[in-house]
Amino acid sequence: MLRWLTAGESHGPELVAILEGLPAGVPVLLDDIRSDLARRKLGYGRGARMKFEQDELAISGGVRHGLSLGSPVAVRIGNTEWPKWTEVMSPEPVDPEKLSRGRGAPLTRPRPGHADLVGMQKYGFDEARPVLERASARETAARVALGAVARSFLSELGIELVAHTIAIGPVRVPEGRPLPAPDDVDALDADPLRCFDAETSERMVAEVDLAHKEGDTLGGVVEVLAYGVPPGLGSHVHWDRRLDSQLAAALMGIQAIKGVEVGDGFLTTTRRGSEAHDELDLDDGLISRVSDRAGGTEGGMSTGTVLRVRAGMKPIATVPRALRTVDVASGEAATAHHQRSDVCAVPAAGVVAEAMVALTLANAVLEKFGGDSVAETARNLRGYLEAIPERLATRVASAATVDADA
Ligand SMILES: Cc1cc2nc3c(=O)[nH]c(=O)nc-3n(C[C@H](O)[C@H](O)[C@H](O)COP(=O)(O)O)c2cc1C
Ligand SMILES: C=C(O[C@@H]1CC(C(=O)O)=C[C@@H](OP(=O)(O)O)[C@H]1O)C(=O)O
Repeated sequence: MLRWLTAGESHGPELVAILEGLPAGVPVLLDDIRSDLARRKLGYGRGARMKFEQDELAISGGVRHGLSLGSPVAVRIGNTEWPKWTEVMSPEPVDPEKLSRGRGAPLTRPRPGHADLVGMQKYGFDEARPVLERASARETAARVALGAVARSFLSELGIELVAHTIAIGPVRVPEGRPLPAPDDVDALDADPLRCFDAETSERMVAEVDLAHKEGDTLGGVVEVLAYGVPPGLGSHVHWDRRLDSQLAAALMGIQAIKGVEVGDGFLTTTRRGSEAHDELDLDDGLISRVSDRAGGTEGGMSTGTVLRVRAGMKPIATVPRALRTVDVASGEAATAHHQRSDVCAVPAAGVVAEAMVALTLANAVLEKFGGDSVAETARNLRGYLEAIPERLATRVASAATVDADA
């Protein structure tokens, strides 16, 4: 079983993350993690902080000479903003007088759409700073770092992931457009919105510009694809063992994600049964599916076709044209606290979603195939696939087959 934890506040000294249960022998290179951290900062519409903050990455355990040891992998990501926040976020007591002005001033105008107000009620704070620091999506940098490690493990087993943007506000990639393959990551990263459809991307840029001009913000939809997933991850036997339920929880656990779809998701609900499922056929002696509407799971188990999940992100809640709120110090009507914010963070959310799917799949792989070394996991996976009788065999939709088709 793979377990992971993150700690750290948005303006604290650093984020820390631990991944426990990773087999030995997985390539873990700082440059690979850095590259994913850099991808998380991309995207047209992200705020000023993304331009000046560097993710200072260090590995504190679990890796030697570029390979995992089987012990917990520990990463640290320094917040380069920290020097400006040493007093406001000091772990040591600070003279309250010093915190009464500027950055340290109490945030008593909770922002609608954020954890601010309910966090104050629940944890007994009289201002929002102690809540928003942890609720902030800064924390997703730590998840992306662990996700990069999980992706490396999956890659050793022939499983490759890619995420792309499906919609920004009302602008959406038309149904039926080609799906990106893992090799398309560079092209996606080069696109302002990480969208695979150039014409739609241009319209998305215009939509972000318009929202920005009008002091507003946007949400959207991202899709994560996983190629090379073997059949049989997850299980139909119990609700929390279903792969689709695990993926949904992992994606819903990302800040601002308010909806998850597996495969064609809600679109499927509008179809007749005869048009909704993936019929089976014979292809070169192997069972194949004639369509891929289900998104690679049936009965809570991966089917071996391309895994396809979507996450819907709400518009950024710190709206520049500030929303109405109540100042909880004075009890008076007010406008919400606002310093700076992203106009749209959907492309970044795609990279986070990819990390969460990678962690979820890596856990499901280990649950099914075990292994204390990646070689052992690979051996177990091969043995399992070879043991599937010929009359039941299906083709696994690997990245290699997609590249060959392209
Ligand atoms: C990558 C990413 C970046 C985000 N950036 C911002 C931001 O700049 N401003 C903001 O108000 N919310 C931002 N959010 C969303 C908030 O963190 C989130 O809405 C808030 O913590 C409340 O959680 P909830 O939306 O899940 O209820 C971002 C989310 C993600 C995934
Ligand atoms: C710092 C990151 O994202 C932050 C997520 C975030 C929020 O409310 O979630 C609000 C903004 O923070 P700040 O108000 O300090 O500018 C984003 O910049 C990051 O992604 O690394």
